[in-house]
Amino acid sequence: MAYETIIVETRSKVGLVTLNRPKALNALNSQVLADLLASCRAFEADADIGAIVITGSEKAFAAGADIKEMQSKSYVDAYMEDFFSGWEDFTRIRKPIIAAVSGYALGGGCELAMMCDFIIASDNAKFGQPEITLGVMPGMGGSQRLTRFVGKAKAMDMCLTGRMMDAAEAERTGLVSRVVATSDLLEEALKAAAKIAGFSLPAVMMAKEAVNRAYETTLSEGLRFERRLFHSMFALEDQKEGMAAFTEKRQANFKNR
Ligand SMILES: CC(C)(O)CC(=O)SCCNC(=O)CCNC(=O)[C@H](O)C(C)(C)COP(=O)(O)OP(=O)(O)OC[C@H]1O[C@@H](n2cnc3c(N)ncnc32)[C@H](O)[C@@H]1OP(=O)(O)O
Repeated sequence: MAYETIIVETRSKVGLVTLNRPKALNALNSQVLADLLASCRAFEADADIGAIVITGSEKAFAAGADIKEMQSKSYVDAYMEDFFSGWEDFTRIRKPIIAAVSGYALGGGCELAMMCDFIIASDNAKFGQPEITLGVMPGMGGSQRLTRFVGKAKAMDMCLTGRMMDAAEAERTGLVSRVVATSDLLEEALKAAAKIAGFSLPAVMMAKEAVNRAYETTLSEGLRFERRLFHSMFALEDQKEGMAAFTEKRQANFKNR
């Protein structure tokens, strides 16, 4: 399939999506959303793919939603099309997704990174929710997800002042899982994705579902949900294989069954 705004590749069991609107610093317009969804859905349907990496350029992961596309919208336009609700579909991708972030991840760019399962950042990464400087506020989940990642004080600071957070602060506050040298970013993200893709896909997908449930429910319900999923894993051939491989001191050969 031909995509207008992204480059799609496969690297041994990993699907790689590179945002590719360099002149607009990868600003996220409706075509980017359509391309991103189509590519991730294709990876979801591809039994050979076990994880997905989304990245941008060295200068910008994405500098936000496309301001030029949205600036002339009216309230009725925004309300009737339920503007930005399409991004919720991206969060329904069940295979794991790593955001490999270099440069600016601002507004919708920061929000897209937070919709991924975890973020690996390069040491030049800058995160921010600068919508307030445009006379608006986050609209793709920033006020909710950023608050869950970094807590109320930092989220308020970022949403109300529009200031950017550098990679070190993002790692300290839990927004990103690791920071690597800019030159190593893609290699590190692909390595992490390949590691995940080497495990049992149903086990990986259930682990993703369980961690995500922690954001949506009480501790007791979450613990029950985790236990039930864990019980169901004893129906997997991969559980038998994984545990046999451990006791036989050999590498497991998972079949995703
Ligand atoms: C989803 C919501 C609701 O939460 C909202 C949003 O995401 S709103 C958007 C939030 N993002 C921003 O406000 C960041 C806007 N961009 C910038 O502040 C700067 O571009 C920068 C600090 C990231 C980089 O500055 P600089 O290096 O000086 O590059 P520029 O010359 O400004 O940009 C190059 C080129 O890209 C275009 N651009 C940048 N960001 C966007 C954007 N978000 N939407 C559309 N276009 C964008 C910029 O206009 C330049 O293009 P030309 O005008 O020269 O054609």
